[in-house]
Amino acid sequence: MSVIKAAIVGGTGYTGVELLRLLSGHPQVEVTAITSRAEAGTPVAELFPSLRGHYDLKFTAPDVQQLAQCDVVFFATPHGVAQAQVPELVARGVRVIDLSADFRLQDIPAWEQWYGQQHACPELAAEAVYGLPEVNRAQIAGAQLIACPGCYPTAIQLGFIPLLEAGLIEPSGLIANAASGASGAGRQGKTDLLFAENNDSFRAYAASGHRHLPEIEQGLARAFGSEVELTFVPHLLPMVRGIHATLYATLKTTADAAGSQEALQQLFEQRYAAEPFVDVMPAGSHPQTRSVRGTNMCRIAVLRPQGRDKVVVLSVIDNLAKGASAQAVQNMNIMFGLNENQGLESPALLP
Ligand SMILES: NC(=O)C1=CN([C@@H]2O[C@H](COP(=O)(O)OP(=O)(O)OC[C@H]3O[C@@H](n4cnc5c(N)ncnc54)[C@H](OP(=O)(O)O)[C@@H]3O)[C@@H](O)[C@H]2O)C=CC1
Ligand SMILES: CC(=O)N[C@@H](CCC(=O)OP(=O)(O)O)C(=O)O
Repeated sequence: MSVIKAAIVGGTGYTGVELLRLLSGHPQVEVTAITSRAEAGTPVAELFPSLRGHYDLKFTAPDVQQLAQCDVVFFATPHGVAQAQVPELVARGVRVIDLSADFRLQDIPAWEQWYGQQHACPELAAEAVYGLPEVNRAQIAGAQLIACPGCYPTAIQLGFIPLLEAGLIEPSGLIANAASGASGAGRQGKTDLLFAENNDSFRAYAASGHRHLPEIEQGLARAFGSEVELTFVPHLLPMVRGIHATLYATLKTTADAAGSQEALQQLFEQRYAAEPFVDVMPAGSHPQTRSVRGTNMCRIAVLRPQGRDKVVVLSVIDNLAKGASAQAVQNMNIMFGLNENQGLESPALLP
């Protein structure tokens, strides 16, 4: 197969530079355009010395004509940007992988309410495929437009899905406590993300409603077959990368033996047996974010403390990798019929 020409819109952000890092090791992809309005004209390797020797490109201002010359365009831009440019690219036959939330929700009024703006192309949102390979692999393979899941939604959905698909837990009263490293908020300077404001401290935020809630509930409802109700409280951890989600659900009284610790372990192992990027840890494990740093892996443990009626799932990912850019590359591999693992095989960086 000939080399895939890729463009990245929003190449100076954290997910953009993570895409550059991952694609530099991908044998079948050549990045031919990378955009930034603020850094147009600056060599990529000057802004990111970690990429010296890997890229000979300069940032350019976004230009749809240039993007349309590529086989695939990644949007690593804030919400609202992709939807202005995607219709023309799709009309010209270019494949698009959007890391923002523009095409994630099927319910457009809900999208407009949570994101505080009017949607520019609801008809394309209806056509977009939600890029969670563990659920939608077949549709991803035939898609022209992928809506990459958000970071919290990836960790939380992968943890709850086996239980909901099996009908073992009550669909209401689901709880997700999740903590993210600060890179989840992007590279733009914000006072409440300064080192001095966060280091040696831990806090929740958006406890009364985070925009990932409708996305997570949409995915969980698909897994269950009807509505679910989730309480989701995100937290900010003073680290750079990683999400740790602790999930709680109540077993149905009808679950019986299917809800035993051994049966739950088996359920998760079977559900993800064929998945290259979900690792169900041995019973009793406590997965750590550092075990997935820089990788496309989601590590999961499931437990039933004291044999009571609650199931607890621990799910960890790297927000910039399985939570964004590496999952975007996994989607690209599936879309182009490549080996799904290509460019994504390195283990985590320790310590
Ligand atoms: N950080 C994370 O962990 C995750 C992020 N995401 C999503 O991915 C997207 C990118 O996130 P992240 O990398 O953190 O963001 P950053 O804020 O770090 O970077 C944003 C990038 O977009 C460019 N940009 C901003 N506005 C525009 C515009 N109007 N037109 C074209 N380019 C623009 C910026 O460059 P310039 O302004 O110079 O053009 C910059 O390169 C967001 O939608 C985010 O929600 C998804 C999952 C996880
Ligand atoms: C720590 C932190 O601030 N995290 C971000 C995660 C957002 C993200 O990246 O998700 P989207 O792709 O949906 O924007 C937040 O809570 O807004």
